[in-house]
Amino acid sequence: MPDLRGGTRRSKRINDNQESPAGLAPTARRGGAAGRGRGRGRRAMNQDDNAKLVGPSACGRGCTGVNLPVRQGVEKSAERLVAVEEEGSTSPLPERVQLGNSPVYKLDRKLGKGGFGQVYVGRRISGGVGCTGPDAFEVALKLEHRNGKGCSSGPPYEWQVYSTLNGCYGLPLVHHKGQLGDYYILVMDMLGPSLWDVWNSNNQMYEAVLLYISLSLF
Ligand SMILES: Nc1ncnc2c1ncn2[C@@H]1O[C@H](COP(=O)(O)OP(=O)(O)OP(=O)(O)O)[C@@H](O)[C@H]1O
Repeated sequence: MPDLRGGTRRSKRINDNQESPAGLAPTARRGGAAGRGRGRGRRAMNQDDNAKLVGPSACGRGCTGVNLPVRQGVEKSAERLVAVEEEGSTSPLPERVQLGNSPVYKLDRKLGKGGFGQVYVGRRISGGVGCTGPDAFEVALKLEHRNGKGCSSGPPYEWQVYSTLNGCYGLPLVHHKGQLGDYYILVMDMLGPSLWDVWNSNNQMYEAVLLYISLSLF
């Protein structure tokens, strides 16, 4: 979810000692940016579908407000964050994701990485219709390690934000959420390229902006 959280953009994950469940395997880091049309506007948090994950009390609509002090307190521990960064680099990602009664998604290319997690394309292994919605062929999977800085009190703090802002224009619809192995995972609509992506990939726009700036200055 773009620009909801400030601060560092490093992923802080640790490789804890718990055995990886079957179906988890090291996943190659892949680059790439979102390239599809964005499904913006409403979001629907399908909280009841995520049996293994989190109850409404943890991040559902019943939550009261956003617990900013918790996050800020965690972010102050710089040394701990560095350790998490280093240790987390080898933590295995699930090859396939299914949360509750969600479709089964195969982890595909990496879309990006934020301060609290990383986002991959999830491609349905069967079925799927359209680019957005709960039946979409591709979704965005945001993974946060359960020992990451955003999960010190359980499910990611960001889940509260998604629930609180549910329905706001510009946010992806969240269809499922839950825990798989060591990761808390959000299944949401794929967004299109950010302004930064467009800036970097579209020479015409780059030139147009330069021209605009030149005309404005002179
Ligand atoms: N639904 C999505 N569809 C497509 N790409 C996404 C989606 N969500 C995130 N991304 C990509 O993944 C990157 C990381 O997203 P993430 O939400 O983890 O962090 P952020 O919000 O950009 O930063 P931070 O969490 O540090 O504030 C984004 O910058 C964006 O490029």
